[in-house]
Amino acid sequence: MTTAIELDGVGRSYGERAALAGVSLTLEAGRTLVIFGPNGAGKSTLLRVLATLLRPTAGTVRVLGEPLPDQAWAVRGRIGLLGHDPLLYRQLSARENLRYHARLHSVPETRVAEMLDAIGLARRADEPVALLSRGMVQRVAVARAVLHDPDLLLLDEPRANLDPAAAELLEPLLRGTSEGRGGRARTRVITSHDPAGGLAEADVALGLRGGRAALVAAAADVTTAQIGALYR
Ligand SMILES: Nc1ncnc2c1ncn2[C@@H]1O[C@H](COP(=O)(O)OP(=O)(O)OP(=O)(O)O)[C@@H](O)[C@H]1O
Repeated sequence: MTTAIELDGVGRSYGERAALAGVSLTLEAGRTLVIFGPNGAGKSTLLRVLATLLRPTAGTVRVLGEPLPDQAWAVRGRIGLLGHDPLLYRQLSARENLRYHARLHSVPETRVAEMLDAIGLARRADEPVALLSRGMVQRVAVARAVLHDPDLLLLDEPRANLDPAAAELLEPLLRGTSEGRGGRARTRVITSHDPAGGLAEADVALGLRGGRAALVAAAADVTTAQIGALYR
């Protein structure tokens, strides 16, 4: 089995403030890692490091077999990021945003219409994103993150702003099982504030507190009470 993510003593500081410190873990390809932790614990910072958007200030990071930041260019196209910021052009429509992204990644344009159907937004696809509701924007952001069928999908609270029907509709996109990808395993990293739901969909759990790894364990061995303790 190949290793998708290897972190060894990873830290990231903003001036004096250590947003991440001494985080080490290994995640095999095709597995899902869930990251828990209170506001400011460093979850988004870690996702941004994995996405090659932020350089670590300590430790070593390997993503999809490549060391970061040196080989960031080699893996960027194989990573999908759904962050707090939807990473969409607000003056462009959902269709235009997805077309632009498709071109960047050399994805056939037919995939854009498929994705608009998959997120239930075909009818509103030609309005500027600025006119869509938060949940609709989140749907487009999910479509953008998975459009190029990334090997590593990074999801920062992916179900934020989604109503239950939308969450169900988007579930196959967020899961991206290997069956749907010709057997190629997709590795996922998900941040969550929902202990039961997060543990249920993950193989490995990371609990961050003050930027440090307070918990790294197989998700099956972790209790919701242990996750709850991170927040006290
Ligand atoms: N650009 C920045 N400059 C300075 N400090 C930052 C910056 N980005 C994040 N931080 C700080 O780093 C720490 C970790 O922030 P981060 O956004 O990673 O937390 P988080 O766990 O994702 O929080 P939340 O649950 O609120 O999204 C916080 O103290 C935050 O204020």
